Amino acid sequence: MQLKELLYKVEIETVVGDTSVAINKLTFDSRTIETEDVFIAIVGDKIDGHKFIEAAINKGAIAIVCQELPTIQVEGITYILVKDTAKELAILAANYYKNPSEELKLVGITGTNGKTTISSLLYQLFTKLGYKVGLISTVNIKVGDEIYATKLTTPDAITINKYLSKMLEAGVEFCFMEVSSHGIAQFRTNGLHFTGGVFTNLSHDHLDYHPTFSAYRDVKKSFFDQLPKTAFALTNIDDKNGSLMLQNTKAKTYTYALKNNANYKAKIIESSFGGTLLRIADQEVWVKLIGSFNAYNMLAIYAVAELLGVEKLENLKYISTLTPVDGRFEYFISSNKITAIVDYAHTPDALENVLNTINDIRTKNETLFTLVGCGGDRDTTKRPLMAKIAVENSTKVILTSDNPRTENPDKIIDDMLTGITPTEEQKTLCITNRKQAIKTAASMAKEGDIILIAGKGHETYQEINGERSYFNDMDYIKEFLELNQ
Ligand SMILES: CC(=O)N[C@H]1[C@@H](OP(=O)(O)OP(=O)(O)OC[C@H]2O[C@@H](n3ccc(=O)[nH]c3=O)[C@H](O)[C@@H]2O)O[C@H](CO)[C@@H](O)[C@@H]1O[C@H](C)C(=O)N[C@@H](C)C(=O)N[C@H](CCC(=O)O)C(=O)O
Ligand SMILES: Nc1ncnc2c1ncn2[C@@H]1O[C@H](COP(=O)(O)OP(=O)(O)OP(=O)(O)O)[C@@H](O)[C@H]1O
Ligand SMILES: N[C@H](CCC[C@H](N)C(=O)O)C(=O)O
Ligand SMILES: [Mg+2]
Repeated sequence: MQLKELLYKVEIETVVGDTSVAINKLTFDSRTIETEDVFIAIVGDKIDGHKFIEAAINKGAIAIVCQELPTIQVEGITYILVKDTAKELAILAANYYKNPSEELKLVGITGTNGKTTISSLLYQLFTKLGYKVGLISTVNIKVGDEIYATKLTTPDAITINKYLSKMLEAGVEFCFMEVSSHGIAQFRTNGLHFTGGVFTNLSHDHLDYHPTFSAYRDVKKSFFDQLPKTAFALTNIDDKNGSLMLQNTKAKTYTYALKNNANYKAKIIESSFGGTLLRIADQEVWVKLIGSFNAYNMLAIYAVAELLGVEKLENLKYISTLTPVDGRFEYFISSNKITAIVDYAHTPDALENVLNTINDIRTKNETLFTLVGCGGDRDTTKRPLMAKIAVENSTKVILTSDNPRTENPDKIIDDMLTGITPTEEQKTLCITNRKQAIKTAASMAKEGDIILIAGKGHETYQEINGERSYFNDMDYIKEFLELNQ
């Protein structure tokens, strides 16, 4: 491939050198440069990638895409000056992989909570309907039934386009992908051709990264502003920011709701630990997921499937067979009838929803233990809020660690404690070691009690001081509950 083939639709300010040169691959990381690569210098959060231009050339880069031309330019190297390298990276990546998003039906799901649930269940639904399907999610990336590990919810633009291209080669027709606020802000999804976009809800999260809540909201909205007019834009109109998301979109707009008037409506008829009976489109349908937040998720899934052409009865038939996603209200009942629930609730809103769901279903004679922590190097303002929600909605609380990363785990727990009163502290234990905390909950619980372990869901690691070691909430609680028999 020649460099000039990459430049279609790229907003170029200046070109220095030859664009007819052959190129190998694209990279924004100088450490991965090979001969004839194109290096894109990104101004990062911590480091300015422009510092590595010289290193990239020394390792064999043939072309440099930058926001600032280096003072000394090397003979034989082509320099492409653009205004914003992060933004153009996505266009270069799409060109490199021959714009795979234009050949697929790509649906992006955004919002604070529910993205993994909706995208993974849409993957399940369309697979059951007989299609070859792709998925880009927090848990993993799937190309048909091949599974790939991932570290981010929305990967960088090169990775996204690489997998979309793999999907095309494998005959995938539909791809469902999570679109995180970091992904939008860093232009990881720029230049992708979406068939549809879904907004789930907006609540407190990532205020470490976005300067204000309205900045966070506007980033989410910009995803809908960029949808083409051929796309559908589906929003949860019960969320107070639901209508705002669609204010300036060119796409065809649709709404879903449990409370307000909407194009797609659902009603909860009955709920238990076994599932929920819903009324969707005037039909009753039994689903295996529980909680009103999951009623929203199921309704969004139904609506997306209909907007993609799935017939109503077939849609409902398969929706009733969908099984919960790993670590999202996953539960285990021990032989002495203690229920342990592992859930990925790592925001105040998600924690409150999960606890409300449990409290709506349980009899209240039992003890409800909630074990929760907050991530290090992440939004600190959610810490007191999550502790407060835990104590207000549980009988006993154990505050513990959840990926302290580079922070002192005891300091994180201290931050959480500022959210609760001295009286509430009496029903709270602080056990920094999460495995020990799980063991303690298991040993304190009696027949009929419920233990909620929140925050890590499907994660199989605990990150301490930048090192990840094996950790699995569900495995440990099963082990400790069965040991106590
Ligand atoms: C805060 C954040 O999102 N950071 C992302 C960002 O890194 P950065 O801007 O900090 O990069 P940097 O370290 O300053 O480096 C700047 C540039 O210099 C380059 N570099 C650096 C060193 C070197 O020797 N050579 C070199 O070329 C780097 O490759 C980079 O291009 O760009 C990187 C490349 O795409 C990402 O891997 C990285 O994600 C980090 C690891 C991360 O943890 N991100 C999380 C917060 C995230 O994105 N989460 C969202 C949201 C999840 C949710 O909704 O809950 C997600 O989508 O996963
Ligand atoms: N529609 C919803 N509204 C509110 N809370 C939800 C909803 N769906 C799921 N949750 C709660 O949020 C948690 C995370 O759900 P999910 O993984 O689907 O969200 P996400 O948007 O993918 O999160 P992330 O930003 O980490 O990728 C669940 O474990 C559950 O507690
Ligand atoms: N995508 C989120 C996940 C948080 C999960 C929680 N277990 C934590 O580590 O804080 C993030 O990286 O902020
Ligand atoms: Mg997710």
